[in-house]
Amino acid sequence: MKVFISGNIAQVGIAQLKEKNIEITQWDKDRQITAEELIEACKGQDALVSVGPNKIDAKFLNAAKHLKVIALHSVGFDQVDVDEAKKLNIPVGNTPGVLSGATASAAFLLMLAVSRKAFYLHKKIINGNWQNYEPTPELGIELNGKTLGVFGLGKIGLEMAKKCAGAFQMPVIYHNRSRNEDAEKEIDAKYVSFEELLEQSDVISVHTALTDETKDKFSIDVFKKMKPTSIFINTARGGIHNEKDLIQALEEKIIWGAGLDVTNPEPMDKNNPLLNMDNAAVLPHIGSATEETRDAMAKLIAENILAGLNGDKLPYPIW
Ligand SMILES: NC(=O)C1=CN([C@@H]2O[C@H](COP(=O)(O)OP(=O)(O)OC[C@H]3O[C@@H](n4cnc5c(N)ncnc54)[C@H](O)[C@@H]3O)[C@@H](O)[C@H]2O)C=CC1
Ligand SMILES: O=C(O)C(=O)CO
Repeated sequence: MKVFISGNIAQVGIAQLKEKNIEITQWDKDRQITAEELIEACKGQDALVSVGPNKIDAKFLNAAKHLKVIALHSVGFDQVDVDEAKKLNIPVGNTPGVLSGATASAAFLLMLAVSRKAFYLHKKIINGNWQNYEPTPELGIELNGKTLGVFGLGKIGLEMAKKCAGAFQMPVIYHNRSRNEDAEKEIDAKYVSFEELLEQSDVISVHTALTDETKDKFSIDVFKKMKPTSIFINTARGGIHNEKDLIQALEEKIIWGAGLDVTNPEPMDKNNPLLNMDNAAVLPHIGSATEETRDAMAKLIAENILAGLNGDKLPYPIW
């Protein structure tokens, strides 16, 4: 059996596949594979490990309908045309759960960094602009006791809520399409409407998938309903906030600050104004990028691939 891997995954997953005598071909160029190259690379392969934002759309799926399984190196699957995969009977799997802690840590990191303007002040040192100790330099805001509003209380949202409640005694409110009663058994979290989430939160952290419903959900009208002292955090997908509107909201102090691990497009242009604002912090989509998490993701990928090649039900299917 042959598997094409369109990027880098942890060795532990590769070893699991090689143990079963699977022949592996890996994309080894220092850039993202293009759509055409991906189609070409999948010719003669039995399975694909899709790393990064490759579009697994109708065009790709129809050109690669011989694949027995596709394993994503992500939990998010907004890049996949699930209906087409179902129609062509190509099983697609993802990596749920194992990356929730790491991604929530990235959201927590951004929340803290924004609340103390850490990225901006770090740049001031690098640029030689740290003059002396001042009692009132650019002041941050306290997080202790402030209200966390989770948009999308699923696996990662729940981990973020636990961290904020534990570290800063932050009361947690959340909005989902419907109540998450399982999560409410684990933490004290109050379900509110989207409007209430905007009005009551001191920090809003986004943890939904990118869908037609959530695309551009955070636009200028929404930012205007948030508190002027509030912080917006997005570690889910860049498409969930409207970037132009976010820049306006930060420039006009409609909200206090924003922290992003995800942007639209990715990579972000190095001249993007968000990179030089005192009230913004941006990371290059590193939510799940810890050694432990990447190992765990690679193991789930190998399990999905082995099951699919065997004609078994995937252990971590998206359909
Ligand atoms: N920055 C990064 O590196 C990473 C980003 N992610 C992103 O985080 C997302 C969430 O991952 P998980 O927590 O594992 O997923 P999950 O499925 O456990 O949680 C998503 C939650 O959002 C809710 N939701 C979905 N649509 C909604 C809507 N229209 N309005 C309100 N709530 C809605 C769902 O009910 C669910 O509770 C992924 O889809 C992915 O895009 C995931 C891992 C790493
Ligand atoms: O899992 C995801 O959805 C990511 O964005 C990267 O881990």
